[in-house]
Amino acid sequence: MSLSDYFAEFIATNEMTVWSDCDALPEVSAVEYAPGAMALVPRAIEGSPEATIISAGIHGDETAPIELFGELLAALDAGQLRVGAPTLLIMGNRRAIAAGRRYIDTNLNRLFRRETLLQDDHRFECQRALELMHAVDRFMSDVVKNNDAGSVLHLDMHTAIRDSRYPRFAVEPFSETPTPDAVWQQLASAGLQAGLSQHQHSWTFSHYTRHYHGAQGFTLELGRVAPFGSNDLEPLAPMLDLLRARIAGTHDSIANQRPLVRFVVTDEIMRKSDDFELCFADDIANFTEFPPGSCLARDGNDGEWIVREAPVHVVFPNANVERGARALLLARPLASEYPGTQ
Ligand SMILES: O=C(O)CCC(=O)N[C@@H](CCC(=O)O)C(=O)O
Ligand SMILES: [Zn+2]
Repeated sequence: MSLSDYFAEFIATNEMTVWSDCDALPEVSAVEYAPGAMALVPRAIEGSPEATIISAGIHGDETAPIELFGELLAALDAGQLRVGAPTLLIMGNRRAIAAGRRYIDTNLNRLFRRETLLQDDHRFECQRALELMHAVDRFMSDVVKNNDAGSVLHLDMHTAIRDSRYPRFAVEPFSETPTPDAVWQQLASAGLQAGLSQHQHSWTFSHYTRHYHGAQGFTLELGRVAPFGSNDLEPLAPMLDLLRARIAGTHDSIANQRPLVRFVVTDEIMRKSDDFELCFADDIANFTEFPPGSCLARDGNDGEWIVREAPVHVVFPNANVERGARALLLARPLASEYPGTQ
């Protein structure tokens, strides 16, 4: 069975496949850790190549990452891309992808918290989060033998609901340990234009790999949500190059030529009540700046949110989130960007 057929079958059925071997990849041991979570490990590893976790489709309507993922599978199946480093390929929310929706029962990308996620919560995404956490745990325990956990890169690929002043940007989950410059440089070389650092735990998938495993987890926003077949993959060519290089274990050779602008989250506004609205037009771009005195949101519980002393940039505004969920992030430019990126 080819990898492309495997993931197509997973989306269609959600079955655990009896996966003996992949004809197209004789030099690779392919192990299915969960439905739609396939680890590829070269049978003969030279040195300690850095491992990578590549995930797409955590939100089912974010199709460009799923198309990029498909390009990787096709290249692997055709023998045009060789696996030179341990790689975990994950397709996220099968039912939401099939339905063309962000999620079925609840937002999968808020559930990756060991301490609170319950085995007997039968909402679709809760069960899927458990499977994905288990798959990552197994991959980390298998590959960490040969890798320093801090060198494992997790790229969780998404697209944003709205336009952005920086169409491609990375969200760095909160962590006590700063991301090494070399990792930011890899992201910059992949065409990422901005980096947004979270100020607190957010329990997303990329936060899971960072918080519980010490990996370099990132959520990547790769343009804007569009239906399958309507994505312009051209601006994502450098991203595809990075993914290919990580799988091949050759990413060191990527030269950084592009700038990456850094922001830090300073606050988040939650939707506390049903009576919640944003004070600005629905179609503003991510990273739009609001001066002091601007109204950002009105909530039946919390009242009005007004910008205080310094301007803020708003990211991911969405008045239609579930009650108790994040409705927007407020960010400020980071004073010191890493050297050589501006
Ligand atoms: O455009 C939007 O409003 C949402 C796009 C998206 O799915 N973003 C991720 C970001 C995760 C993070 O904060 O690391 C999400 O909301 O899950
Ligand atoms: Zn998303």
